[in-house]
Amino acid sequence: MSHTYDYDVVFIGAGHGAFDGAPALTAAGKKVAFIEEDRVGGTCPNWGCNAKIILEAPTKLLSEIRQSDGVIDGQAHINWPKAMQRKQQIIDGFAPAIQKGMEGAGIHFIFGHASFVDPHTLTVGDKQVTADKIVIATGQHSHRLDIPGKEFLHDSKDFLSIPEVPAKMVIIGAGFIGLEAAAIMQAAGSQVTVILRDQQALPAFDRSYSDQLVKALAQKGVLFIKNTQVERVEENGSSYSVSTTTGSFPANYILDATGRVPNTANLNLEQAGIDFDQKGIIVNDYLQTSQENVYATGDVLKKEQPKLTPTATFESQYVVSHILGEEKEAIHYPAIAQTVFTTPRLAQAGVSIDEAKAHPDQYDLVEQDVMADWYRLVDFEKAGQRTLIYNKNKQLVGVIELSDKAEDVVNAMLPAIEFGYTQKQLKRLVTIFPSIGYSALDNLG
Ligand SMILES: Cc1cc2nc3c(=O)[nH]c(=O)nc-3n(C[C@H](O)[C@H](O)[C@H](O)COP(=O)(O)OP(=O)(O)OC[C@H]3O[C@@H](n4cnc5c(N)ncnc54)[C@H](O)[C@@H]3O)c2cc1C
Ligand SMILES: NC(=O)c1ccc[n+]([C@@H]2O[C@H](COP(=O)([O-])OP(=O)(O)OC[C@H]3O[C@@H](n4cnc5c(N)ncnc54)[C@H](O)[C@@H]3O)[C@@H](O)[C@H]2O)c1
Repeated sequence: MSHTYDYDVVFIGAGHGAFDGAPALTAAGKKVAFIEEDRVGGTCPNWGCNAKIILEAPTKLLSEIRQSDGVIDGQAHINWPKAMQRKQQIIDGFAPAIQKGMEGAGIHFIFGHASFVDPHTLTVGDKQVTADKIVIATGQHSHRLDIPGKEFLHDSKDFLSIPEVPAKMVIIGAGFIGLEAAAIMQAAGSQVTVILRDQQALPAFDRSYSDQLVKALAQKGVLFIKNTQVERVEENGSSYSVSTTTGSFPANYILDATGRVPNTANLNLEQAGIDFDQKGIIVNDYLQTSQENVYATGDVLKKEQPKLTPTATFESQYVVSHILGEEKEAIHYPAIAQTVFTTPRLAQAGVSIDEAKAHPDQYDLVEQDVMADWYRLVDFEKAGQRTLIYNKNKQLVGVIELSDKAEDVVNAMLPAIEFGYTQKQLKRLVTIFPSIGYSALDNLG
């Protein structure tokens, strides 16, 4: 270590953008600290992926029971307070476990809000911390609509601790968070209305597939109001009225799910000469900011790739390898799989349908009815569709699927996409039968 600094590497933020890579630094003899102003672990374990999937699990189970054509009979329903208590019990363990693991790896924790003095110096409260390299891994926070009555709106963090099932819920925004929340609360017994400012939900996915997901959720009872701007919210005794360009909607709970904003404010980035814009911190191909000793990882980055936990993990590990000199090449992102955890799920990876259709000389599309596979009957699935995208060498380069098991299918197909498996190589995979992995790969042969 250079003796002029307190640390070799300091991470601002203790989420996946930090903790997945950092232990390799201390293992290589570097002195490392995390500065965290809230809960260790950041969004994903505390108020993101993990919290969400624990609350979603009972809704998936309920859906299977309801689809079982009476094989499982009787009235099942979700006991929401118990579901919430269970979620909290599991979540409570994550932050201490991550902190213990990091401290065990020799990483120091400094609690408080970090901001830059210069590219090597941070303030945390009344302390100054210096480092040879700094990694900004500050993530994002919820965008909040600026409308009259905005104080009655809740964000995803509030929602993931919602104490009871509201009789009527209005969700503004039909992205990942809006649709996942809609699916959970509809299954839990709420009458859910989702307000879209335009026509399409989930712009990150192919339009025909996102439309099918909206249709599937609508069939379960979610009301979708399209091409509508929310104008204001008023309190009406113990409930609310959401006024929009297409009328008013009553609600007992309103979720503002209009996107997420990178945490770049209050970091004093201008003073340190670090460039950013409203989409995040600007980096080069090595994830270095305009100050080359300062890197950025995870959701706070301005990037084309989806802002997801595994992307943050990949970047955290890349930056650490670059700092250690083990990785000298520019970051080369793999195919990134993503899913919307509704029932049914919508999942995809690799080349998109739009891209494939734009280059018919390079790609072929194959449509598949998921229900053509008998195995889908086992867990009472009723419908599903998949599109496979092949290059002209008959190698899989992309997939999108809408079904109850779409995330497992896409994960199973991901190695074929990433490593360009040939038909001959695929035939050497002797997988477990019957299983979703078998089915997924069998469909490629
Ligand atoms: C409701 C929800 C559900 C999600 N579900 C999924 C999912 O199912 N799958 C998936 O892959 N992704 C999901 N995501 C996205 C995922 O949570 C993020 O991609 C991931 O957490 C990004 O990690 P990160 O380390 O970049 O940021 P974060 O996890 O947000 O961590 C940033 C940390 O920095 C701290 N911090 C910020 N500023 C400062 C400062 N100045 N000083 C000190 N500390 C600071 C914050 O307190 C925070 O702990 C979800 C997100 C949300 C909101
Ligand atoms: N399953 C997952 O992996 C998962 C789950 C949740 C969140 N995430 C991550 O978190 C990110 C944020 O999720 P999100 O749902 O908040 O964002 P999003 O970008 O997916 O969706 C935001 C939605 O709000 C709408 N919107 C934006 N401004 C609006 C306005 N003024 N009025 C009405 N509607 C408006 C957009 O049209 C869009 O439909 C995701 O992009 C994803 O990276 C991932």
